[in-house]
Amino acid sequence: MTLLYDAGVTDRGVDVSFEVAEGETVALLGPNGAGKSTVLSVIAGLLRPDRGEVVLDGRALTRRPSKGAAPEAQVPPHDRHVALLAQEALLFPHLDVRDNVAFGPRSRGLGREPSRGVADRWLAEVGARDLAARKPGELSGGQAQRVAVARALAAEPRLLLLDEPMAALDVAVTPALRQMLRRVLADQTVVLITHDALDALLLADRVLVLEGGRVVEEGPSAQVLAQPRSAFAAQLAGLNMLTGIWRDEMVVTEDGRTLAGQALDPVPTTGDAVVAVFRPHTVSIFLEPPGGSPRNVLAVSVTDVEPQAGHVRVRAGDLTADVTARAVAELDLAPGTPAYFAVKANEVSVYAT
Ligand SMILES: Nc1ncnc2c1ncn2[C@@H]1O[C@H](COP(=O)(O)OP(=O)(O)OP(=O)(O)O)[C@@H](O)[C@H]1O
Repeated sequence: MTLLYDAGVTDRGVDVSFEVAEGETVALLGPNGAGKSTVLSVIAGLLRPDRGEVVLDGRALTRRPSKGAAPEAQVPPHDRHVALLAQEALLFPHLDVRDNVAFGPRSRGLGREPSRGVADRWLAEVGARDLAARKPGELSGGQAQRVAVARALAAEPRLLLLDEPMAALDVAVTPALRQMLRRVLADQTVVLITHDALDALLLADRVLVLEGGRVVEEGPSAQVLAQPRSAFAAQLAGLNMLTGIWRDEMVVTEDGRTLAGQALDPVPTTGDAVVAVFRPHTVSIFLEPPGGSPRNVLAVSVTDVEPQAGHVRVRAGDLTADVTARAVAELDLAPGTPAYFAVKANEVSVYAT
């Protein structure tokens, strides 16, 4: 086990324990104040717990005294082999992009030119090679976050901590950034905080749901989000997930429905088992099949109409749409109403299972 976390911070009421295996990405989900940032701060060494220990690769990063236990430890943040990536990129403003990324290797004692070589490799990896000579002030938010990812990974951390890495960004750039993270995080050991079910599903192997400073649910991402047991996961999830086979650049489900979508890395090949996933609020509902723009159209029968905060959740078998109360009234939707759920192909992510 790479990371063993078993610690409590009394005045925040946060006490959890979990493990992260080598190469695994674990997402921490939970409502505001659940304790996600507290856990990340303890791992990063920014906060000292009152109880317990954090062990990375067998080395105690933090250990509080307890009867009969090993001696106390508190390794300083810079010596933990842990990199923390926050919502804001926090690059050094006076260094260009290449030297920002070369900072980690330089600090490890590598010479200037080899460090820049390492930086260029990581910049290429995150799709930011052409930004090498720019100053951070000349980057968009999405570009800066790519560079921040390269900088964190160039330092070769044993553990990467991501605190809502896409929360501060324009929604237009998040799909490309998510795709990049999915690629570069594949072989890293990662703890990721997110409020987004899609990020948890596409980036994490496993999720831990925290509520009130405790772990209330834990399991493989797809399982927790498809069959949530905690109230929070249920509210968050509601993601549409259709399993099928990849054929002619389309997902074909067992019952013959077809969906076009954006295939994520590693791109599936014909015959692969795949999952198509899309958010309920990207679904529009029609009473007649809509024409015009290229959309996936699924014939359904409404099974449930459930008012929620700010919208109405309309279920139709295994599919969910979040629409306005006005739309529900105009379409006169009720259990049993035959309808069409439409979703644009660029809202559908497809990945191989
Ligand atoms: N700097 C602080 N000083 C004292 N208490 C804090 C501090 N930051 C957070 N808390 C408290 O600790 C508890 C856990 O908060 P934490 O920030 O870890 O939750 P979170 O899950 O990260 O929430 P969010 O999603 O809002 O970031 C909450 O009760 C919160 O009020």
